[in-house]
Amino acid sequence: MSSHTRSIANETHFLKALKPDRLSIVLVGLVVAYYIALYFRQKARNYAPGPTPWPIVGNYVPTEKSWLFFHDLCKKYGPIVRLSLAGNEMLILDDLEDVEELLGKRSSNYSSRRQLTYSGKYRSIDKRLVLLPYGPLLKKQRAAAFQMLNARAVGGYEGIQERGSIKLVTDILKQPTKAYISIKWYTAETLQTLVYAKRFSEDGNDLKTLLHVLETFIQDMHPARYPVDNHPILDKLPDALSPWRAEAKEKHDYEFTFYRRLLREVKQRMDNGENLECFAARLWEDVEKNALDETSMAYLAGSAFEAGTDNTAGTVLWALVAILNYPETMKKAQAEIDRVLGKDANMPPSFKHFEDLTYCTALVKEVFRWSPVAPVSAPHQSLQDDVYKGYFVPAGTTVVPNIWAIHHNEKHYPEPFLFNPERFMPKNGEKLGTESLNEGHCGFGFGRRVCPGQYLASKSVWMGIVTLLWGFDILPPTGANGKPILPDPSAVRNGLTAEPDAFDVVMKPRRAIDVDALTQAWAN
Ligand code: HEM
Repeated sequence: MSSHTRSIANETHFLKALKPDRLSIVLVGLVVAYYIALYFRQKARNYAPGPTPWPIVGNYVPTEKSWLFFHDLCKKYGPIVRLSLAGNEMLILDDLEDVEELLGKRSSNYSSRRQLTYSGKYRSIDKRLVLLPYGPLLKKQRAAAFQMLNARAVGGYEGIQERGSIKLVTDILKQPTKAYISIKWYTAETLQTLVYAKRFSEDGNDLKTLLHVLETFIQDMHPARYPVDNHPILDKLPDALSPWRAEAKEKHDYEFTFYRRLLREVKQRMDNGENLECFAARLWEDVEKNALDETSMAYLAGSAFEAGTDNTAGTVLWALVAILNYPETMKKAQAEIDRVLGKDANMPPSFKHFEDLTYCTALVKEVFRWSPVAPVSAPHQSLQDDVYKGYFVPAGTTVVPNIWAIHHNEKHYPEPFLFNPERFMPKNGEKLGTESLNEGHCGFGFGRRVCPGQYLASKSVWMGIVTLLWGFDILPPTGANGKPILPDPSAVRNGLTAEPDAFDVVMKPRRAIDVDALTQAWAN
């Protein structure tokens, strides 16, 4: 017998000798040894404090209102908390100073994203800007987005935003019970005009498709939603045992078909001789300079469309929730609007009134602070090992800046749960420019991943809210007991972003509005 045959015989003998119970003991022993080794390795490194992870699965993280869960942990362990999701390191930051240091000053290390198998690899085939890791494709996509969305370029879109807000008023006048969909229409159509140079058709089919994409995407990108995102080994299982894979691919087919159609329509119109001023046209013109393939272009244009619609509409909806709970702020803003435009103004405010509507601007900024629509931003990921305040932060750590907690920190915002626009009123009566909308809060994220659409977004939010205040008294419905039914500011839709839960609102016209004249203005 050769030595090789002998060793196989020995192994077989050894395995036979292991009865199932002995095998279990060996396996358990290995797991215990692994965790003891892990424990000592981690002891040797000084990790940030946090709850002890469970074997294999690690710490629990809820998919609902995770910002409140994270903040509670920080109250217990301190402003920097370490969690482990099945071996994936997570650092929760509760304080602005730490976020500014890591995601701002050290942004060369903290600007990547965790690679999600479900929503990144299969659903977005690694092309969706918000999920891209730090690298060449991200830089190309951000550079192309910057061309369209930088503060100067955005100055040229004011007419589109103003026309959109006129339509918002007329839509609500025609269908006062459908304010929710009118607001979504307003933000999405502004984006669609900028990105694809087209408005929605009457049936709103493209809006419905977009909202359907968004509804599932904001849930899918939560890092705790799919087990495969924390146990990548599950991706090795065959399709028969991984029904989630087919589901993710189906979502990809649905959204990609939609985004590619919109992109190709623009190309078709350009080929037909139309001179189009929009982001997609710019992408086609600069196709060589940008070096982006058609799939990347479709996802990039689609990203601007989707990211802009949901967060912008969500913020306008939060303004309604705030106003319903704090009606005195509505009265003050309306008094300012009437003073600046005149009581009988028959057209809504435009950006030329911006500097004089200081209280309205303070109110909009307070909405961004009071209820950030992206309460945990989009988590960043580190590329290399780092040490911060003596804590070891290994490469690949997911860093979660808790924007909600920062915005509710008494140190920076006294009585933080109060909706109080006065906190943003300039002390010496100075006039504010539109860029001030993005200052004094961190609703648009941080460092090299800061929201590229922030200048456009804040102006759309301002325009939407100020127009609604000009046209309507925003009132709560009355319950059977004669008391007003107020929306609960803590009730949110499930997902990584936070839109208010459905609520009822009465939009009562506060002036005689000539719908025909407004419709005419919108159509031009
Ligand atoms: C009120 C509206 C909006 C809010 C509150 C908001 C907020 C945010 C936040 C917090 C992030 C993550 C930043 C980070 O990782 O540090 C983000 C990313 C992003 N936003 Fe916005 N956003 C808004 C509107 C828009 C608009 C209008 C557009 C496009 C036209 C847009 C495009 C994007 C894109 C493409 C990303 C991903 C950037 C990246 O991963 O590098 N957003 N936004």
